[in-house]
Amino acid sequence: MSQPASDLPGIVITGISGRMGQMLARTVVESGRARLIAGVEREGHAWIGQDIGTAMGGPALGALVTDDPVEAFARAQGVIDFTAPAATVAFAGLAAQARCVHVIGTTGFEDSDLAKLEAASRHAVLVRAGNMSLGVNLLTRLTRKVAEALDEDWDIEVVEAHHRMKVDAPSGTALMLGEAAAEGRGLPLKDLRTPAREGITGARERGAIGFSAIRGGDIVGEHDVIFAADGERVILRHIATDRRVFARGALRAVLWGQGKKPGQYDMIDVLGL
Ligand SMILES: NC(=O)C1=CN([C@@H]2O[C@H](COP(=O)(O)OP(=O)(O)OC[C@H]3O[C@@H](n4cnc5c(N)ncnc54)[C@H](O)[C@@H]3O)[C@@H](O)[C@H]2O)C=CC1
Ligand SMILES: O=C(O)C1=N[C@H](C(=O)O)C[C@H](O)C1
Repeated sequence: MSQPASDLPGIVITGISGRMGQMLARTVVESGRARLIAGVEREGHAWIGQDIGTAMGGPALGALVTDDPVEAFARAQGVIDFTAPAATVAFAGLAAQARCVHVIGTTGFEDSDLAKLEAASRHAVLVRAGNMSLGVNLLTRLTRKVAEALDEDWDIEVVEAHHRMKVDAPSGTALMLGEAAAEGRGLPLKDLRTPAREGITGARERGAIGFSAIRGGDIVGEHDVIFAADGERVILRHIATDRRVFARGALRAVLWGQGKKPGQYDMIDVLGL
């Protein structure tokens, strides 16, 4: 891997040592369409001060890992952020001050976090999606269409599976798919979502949308939207086998966002779906 010396957009990756952080670093550098200028990690992290490339076990890239996002963002045109909700909310304020395009892949936000992201997006471009892959974003479109076409005789369930290290449930993708199904039914997801089931739950409520989560091994990300009626079932499925699909989407988003008006966008906007 080597970096082009040019006027390509400078990108900072937060959570650089993470599963997605490392995949994003490779994707940005290999693309030749952007320059990786810094990686951000938590204070005290073992990678701070090291070259990103050597910290990842490869050749040097001429970009360092830092715990100072303010200084790094000041030199950047874009920030790609797959970290954790509290970190992302803080980065959103800093990215907006630096007028960087902030691409957010982080999942697991509370409503109060989302309000803070919305506030940051008044000053800068923010692109956020619980899943950045082309396949899942296409699946949200299909899910909405199928939910529109099938009436409440068809029960909707979203089932997701992820690796053992995932900390949030349901996944961001499952919620995107649930929202798409609810849109198809003409109501907000909060009105249709069934709480996680355990014990004597009673029979299923007509029109409800249910969620189930499996955690194990190294599963990258699998999602089924099940439409179940008496005597038949329709299942829409996406299987990710490589995190590169998320990183490619994030790179596309940060390039797409350059020069756009401040505001909050998603991958449907980026991909034009
Ligand atoms: N939208 C999408 O397409 C995708 C979203 N994700 C989401 O991205 C997030 C990260 O996933 P992974 O990479 O698997 O997790 P990970 O745990 O491997 O990486 C997270 C990284 O963020 C760093 N971090 C946490 N707080 C920080 C802070 N305050 N400052 C700097 N760095 C900080 C951690 O040290 C770690 O290196 C999760 O919320 C996950 O659900 C993951 C894959 C695809
Ligand atoms: O944590 C992960 O790994 C993933 N998180 C995202 C989610 O919550 O949906 C996207 C992808 O499924 C992988």
